[in-house]
Amino acid sequence: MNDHVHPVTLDVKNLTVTYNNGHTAIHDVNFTLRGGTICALVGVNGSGKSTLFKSIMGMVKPSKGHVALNDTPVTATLKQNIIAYVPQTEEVDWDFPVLVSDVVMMGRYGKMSFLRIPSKEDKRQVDIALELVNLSALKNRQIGELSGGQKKRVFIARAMAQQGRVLLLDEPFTGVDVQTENAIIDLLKTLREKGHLILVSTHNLGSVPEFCDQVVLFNRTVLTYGPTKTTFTPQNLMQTFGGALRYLSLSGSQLHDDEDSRIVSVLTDDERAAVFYGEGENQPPHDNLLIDELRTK
Ligand SMILES: Nc1ncnc2c1ncn2[C@@H]1O[C@H](COP(=O)(O)OP(=O)(O)OP(=O)(O)O)[C@@H](O)[C@H]1O
Repeated sequence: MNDHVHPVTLDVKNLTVTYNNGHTAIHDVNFTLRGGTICALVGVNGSGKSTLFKSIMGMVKPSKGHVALNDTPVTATLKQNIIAYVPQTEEVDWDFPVLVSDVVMMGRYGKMSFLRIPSKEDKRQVDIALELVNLSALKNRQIGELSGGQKKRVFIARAMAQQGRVLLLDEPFTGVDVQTENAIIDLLKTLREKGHLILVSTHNLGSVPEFCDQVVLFNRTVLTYGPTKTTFTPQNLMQTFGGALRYLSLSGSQLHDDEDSRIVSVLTDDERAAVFYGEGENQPPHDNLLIDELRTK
């Protein structure tokens, strides 16, 4: 875990996923990312981010296109355990009776024989991973007894123990406190320095410029992607979140949605005002109040 890794290139080409019920969740997705990068995957709920993660993992079969790691189809690399995945908390069955250390040990399965008897090294890596996310004290607790943020950290530890060169994190900051979020961000930055490729979906837009060097703006397909500086612009965000921002403009003096307020907090004052009032619309009575409220967020 302390060593630098040989960076990989992740290529997503014309990727389309149609579920068995006939619903096409994502279509014609194209992007390329290289090791030593943290890329944010940003889009509204239901835009297909989890589907994209699962197809990169090889868990969901594309109906068109493909995913490749260093020019090898991802399905052919699965046994090499190159990709580690931190799922959304909702996707996990928390009633399953298993200890925290057992969950983290699952990250080592790919390195064990079929009998799955952990070696000294496996146990050592589990301890290191738990230490990294500051959960050593809870290693013998049942996973279902942990708080939302702690559960998230267990899955990050599992990914660390796997020592994959590509790390996919599906909303790792949901339900975690600021301190934990900062700790996760620091960990990701360290992994980037070591050559890992990290793709992280997040609704916490305020922190994206702080730790992501690339951004993919997504709504069932890639709207745009590239360096954060040139891609994570108010204009592009408005295109990505148009409906949500519009909703705020009609919401009067009351904020309905924390997520939306975070989106707006990355805009400049003028852009914020434009979003709120809309063209040709009367200003709502509590406009200044609303904007002041947002400024303090
Ligand atoms: N197994 C499935 N079968 C059929 N449709 C699915 C399946 N999984 C997801 N979908 C649909 O595909 C679309 C994209 O879902 P997905 O979970 O990938 O989005 P998301 O961007 O991760 O959403 P969220 O941010 O809310 O988690 C949704 O309309 C969803 O209902």
